[in-house]
Amino acid sequence: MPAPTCASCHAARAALRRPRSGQALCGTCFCAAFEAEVLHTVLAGRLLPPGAVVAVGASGGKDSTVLAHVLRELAPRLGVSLRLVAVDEGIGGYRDAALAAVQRQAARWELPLTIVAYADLFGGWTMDAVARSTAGSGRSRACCTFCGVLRRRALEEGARLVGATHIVTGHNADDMAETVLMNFLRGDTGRLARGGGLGSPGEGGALPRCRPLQFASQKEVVLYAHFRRLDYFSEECVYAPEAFRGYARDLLK
Ligand SMILES: Nc1ncnc2c1ncn2[C@@H]1O[C@H](COP(=O)(O)OP(=O)(O)OP(=O)(O)O)[C@@H](O)[C@H]1O
Repeated sequence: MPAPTCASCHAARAALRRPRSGQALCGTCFCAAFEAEVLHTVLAGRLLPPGAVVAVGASGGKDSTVLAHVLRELAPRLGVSLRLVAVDEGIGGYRDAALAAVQRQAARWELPLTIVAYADLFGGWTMDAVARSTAGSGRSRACCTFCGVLRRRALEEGARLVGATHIVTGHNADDMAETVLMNFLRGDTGRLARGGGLGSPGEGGALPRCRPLQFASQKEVVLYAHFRRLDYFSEECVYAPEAFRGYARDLLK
């Protein structure tokens, strides 16, 4: 049976049925709708004012790759300028390959890239060194928690280094749902009460942060990357199997 006609342009053949709405769309109309929804998230939430210098947390993974690409498309309409900031956690056999993907993106999209390393910021400590020192201590499962705290700090330092006024990260709707479930399972009522917003306004002198993809499902992020033929790094961090987040993700699925 031939594919139906695209429900938006009524000209091309549909290439997908949108997970979000069930609409049959061609690749071009899907990507345009996806970008329009991110634009709406940014404008309706007043996340990035005109003139903002935006540091994109660039990990080389699908979410931040899609985020950087979409914001680059939207930048002239938003009146913002972009900088890529990548954090090198010092994870052998993982981060080097991911950083190579970020370097290719920066070159292709002509965006300035700055890399900040845990080793330089935290007295020589890398994530591999943290993992070695916690191995067998009962705290090894907490590796990802330590890393999350250090990365937040490193991203802030990197963003300040490039003169950014705002930080954006690629968290998508699935990430947000996992976080809610994790906080629920831990009984962390404080985080549950604080979560759910579009980001943080920059309390305590920190730069404002937001997540423009937080209403986009992981499936749609992957579809966007596919139709735009984006080059990204898709392997999981070597420490991820230990993380509590994986448990929440499995439950959610
Ligand atoms: N090493 C890094 N350097 C810069 N930003 C990072 C780094 N790691 C994560 N981030 C930022 O935090 C967001 C969430 O990262 P996390 O690893 O939790 O999720 P993810 O869903 O695998 O994201 P991605 O697909 O972009 O790697 C990323 O989208 C990115 O914006």
